[in-house]
Amino acid sequence: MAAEEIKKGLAGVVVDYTAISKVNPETNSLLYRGYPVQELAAKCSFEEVAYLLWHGELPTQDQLTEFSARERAGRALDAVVKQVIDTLPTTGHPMDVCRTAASVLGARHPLAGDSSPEANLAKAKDLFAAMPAVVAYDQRRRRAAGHPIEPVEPRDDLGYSANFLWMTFGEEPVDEVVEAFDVSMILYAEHSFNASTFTARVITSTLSDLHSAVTGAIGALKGPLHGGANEAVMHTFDQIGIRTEESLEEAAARAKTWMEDALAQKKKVMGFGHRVYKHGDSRVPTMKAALDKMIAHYGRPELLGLYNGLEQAMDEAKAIKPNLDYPAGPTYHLMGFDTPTFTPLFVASRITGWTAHIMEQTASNSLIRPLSEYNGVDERHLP
Ligand SMILES: CC(=O)SCCNC(=O)CCNC(=O)[C@H](O)C(C)(C)COP(=O)(O)OP(=O)(O)OC[C@H]1O[C@@H](n2cnc3c(N)ncnc32)[C@H](O)[C@@H]1OP(=O)(O)O
Ligand SMILES: O=C([O-])CC(=O)C(=O)O
Repeated sequence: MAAEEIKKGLAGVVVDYTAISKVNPETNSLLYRGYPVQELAAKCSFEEVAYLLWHGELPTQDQLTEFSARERAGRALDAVVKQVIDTLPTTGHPMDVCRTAASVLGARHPLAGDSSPEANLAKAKDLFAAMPAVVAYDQRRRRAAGHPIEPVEPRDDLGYSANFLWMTFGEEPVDEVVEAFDVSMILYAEHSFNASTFTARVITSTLSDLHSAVTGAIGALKGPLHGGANEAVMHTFDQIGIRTEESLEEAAARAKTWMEDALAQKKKVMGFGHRVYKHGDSRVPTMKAALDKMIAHYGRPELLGLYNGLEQAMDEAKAIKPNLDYPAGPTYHLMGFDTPTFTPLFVASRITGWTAHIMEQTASNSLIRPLSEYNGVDERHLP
């Protein structure tokens, strides 16, 4: 087989249909179940978007009330999950904690062993409700530096995003911050056959269970070429140096120099580039607007300087545009999340898209098993 016939990384290969989202690099747009993601971010809550991804339609008021009550009832940290987390070293990555928690929740789910559409929907909704407590508690226990702590109990009077921030920081968040966080959750929720979703679909295609597929997807998301890039962006900012006393222009100039050096050394700079979008990520303008609001809210213009300087230098040198992880990283930093918690935030959101794809794959399954071209040693025999 000619080398050009081999689609390394499956680049450009269409492997199946999906009705969940449409990524269109030509028009630079992203639709969830037909709705532009920007409209959803402006007009809907993350709970409504999660419902849309699973059910194909936005909820009526009654459906939302019922779904919201279910989500609120499932928010507390599972006692066994807490015990398991407490045994895990804080030197490990929080994504390891997420992955382990998803696995434990699967093993303990009352419907474990049942992969009917009804059971899968119930499992998806339960995971969606449960994951914020895992992420929030893990950040808090790391900050407690080994001293035993109790999770912050969830609050029924708060929506998903406000409660997530409450459980993480133990303080009631202001509306502006809640809105920016909710926008990030909506934008991160779904993106067709990305690496982690495809992983979930491969696992599902063997008729394995939903939690196994989500656990595998978390592993795929962890890498810096995928979800791990939102953390890597903050490491870049840290490497350049965040100087709160600096003006926007001074910070931009230092960032530009840093990027020019990095590119001269042929480094890959995380937060830039995309397999599908070649003229910019459809979600970036909306996330950048949320970042701008947070920069104004917290009074941190120097971060905008670093952001602009890197973006400009990359554009001038290689015309490569930022992806969603680029504005999301500094947004989470401003909100007070520790850098290793950024990708777990992505997990909490993407659970919706992954599980929608798991259900879609189950409904129209075919074992995913591509071919390979052998290029090892010729046939040989033992003496
Ligand atoms: C939510 C998400 O998961 S979005 C993706 C998050 N990932 C990142 O931000 C990681 C950084 N980006 C990258 O590594 C890449 O852009 C990917 C993996 C996302 C997509 O890559 P691909 O489509 O496979 O393109 P590929 O990696 O082959 O890049 C094509 C060219 O652009 C360059 N390039 C692409 N991205 C970058 C980058 N971030 N920094 C520097 N150069 C880059 C490559 O070096 C390559 O150059 P060359 O042709 O001179 O060798
Ligand atoms: O689509 C991709 O390859 C990566 C991405 O942006 C996402 O998963 O949100």
